[in-house]
Amino acid sequence: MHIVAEDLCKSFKVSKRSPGIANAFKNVFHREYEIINALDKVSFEIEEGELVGYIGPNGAGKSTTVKILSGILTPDSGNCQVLGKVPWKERVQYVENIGVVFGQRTQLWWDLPVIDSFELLRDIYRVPQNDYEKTKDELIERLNLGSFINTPVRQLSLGQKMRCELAASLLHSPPILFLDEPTIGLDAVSKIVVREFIKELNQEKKVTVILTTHDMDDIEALCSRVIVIGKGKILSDGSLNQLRSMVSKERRLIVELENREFGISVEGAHLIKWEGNRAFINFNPQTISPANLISTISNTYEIKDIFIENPPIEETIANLYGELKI
Ligand SMILES: Nc1ncnc2c1ncn2[C@@H]1O[C@H](COP(=O)(O)OP(=O)(O)OP(=O)(O)O)[C@@H](O)[C@H]1O
Repeated sequence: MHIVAEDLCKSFKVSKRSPGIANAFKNVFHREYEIINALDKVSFEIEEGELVGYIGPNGAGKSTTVKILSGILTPDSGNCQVLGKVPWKERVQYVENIGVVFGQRTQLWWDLPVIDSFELLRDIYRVPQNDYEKTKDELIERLNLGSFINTPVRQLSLGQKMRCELAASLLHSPPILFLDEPTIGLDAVSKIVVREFIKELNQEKKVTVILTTHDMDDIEALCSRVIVIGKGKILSDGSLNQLRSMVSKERRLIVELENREFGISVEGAHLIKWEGNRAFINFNPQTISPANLISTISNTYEIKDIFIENPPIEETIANLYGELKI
């Protein structure tokens, strides 16, 4: 097995702060603490070549998991092996096998031109010069870094910086990549570039990827498997369709009418919203077949366009978090 996490637990002791000036003084002399269970018996197994989404609301434990997997944090209990190594014990050899990108932090030297950071990383990872040149050129071309490779990192846009971060994490050609919120704050175009790159890396180079994100478009575009964590516990682990069916079996029909004056109503389906002349209707395919639904509507209304899709994944996930009360 490529990556195994077994009953990982991690808690943090944090000081409680009560609001108000009087309490601030009280806190100086008498600190009260609380224990936060960031991870509570987290287990999963990931095979070589998988691209797994790791999602959950704020504070669920995603970053803590990635930090343990990458050897930055030691769990209080539980086991973890990545390529047969315990990340926090054999850190020096271990990091040669992994690339890590934290969307809100940088591994690049802020004041140096990007290429200088790459060369420092080459030395840190002891990448042979020939391999380095080849990988670097490929990454520069693929991520389109050529025009700013000599620019200091602090002058780059967020999208340019993230593309450099991805390249930096891959200069030593690791077989495993951990990505913590790689598209956070990026503009739409950069998001697409980053997504396409991750997809190719996984499909062509067979790099195993674990991706934490709040962006459901990332998940939909990339992940065949999704692990959901909430309050430190794994809540579900399966395909995107399994996740959908956990929450709702509903599909969505979108009908564009010539005229919405008389509204729309069909037995066995319910109207969610209108956008202009487009009606968004949810239905359960086990109760009414899509063919019946479409023929009923087209016999009753004058329609311009009609199509079926899944309800947006954001809606599914929000419902899931709601149902699981996380
Ligand atoms: N170093 C730390 N000290 C104290 N508490 C921490 C520390 N790191 C994480 N926590 C707490 O542990 C819990 C899990 O945090 P974690 O960062 O893993 O969540 P997350 O799912 O990545 O959230 P987000 O999506 O907001 O980044 C949170 O309640 C967080 O406040």
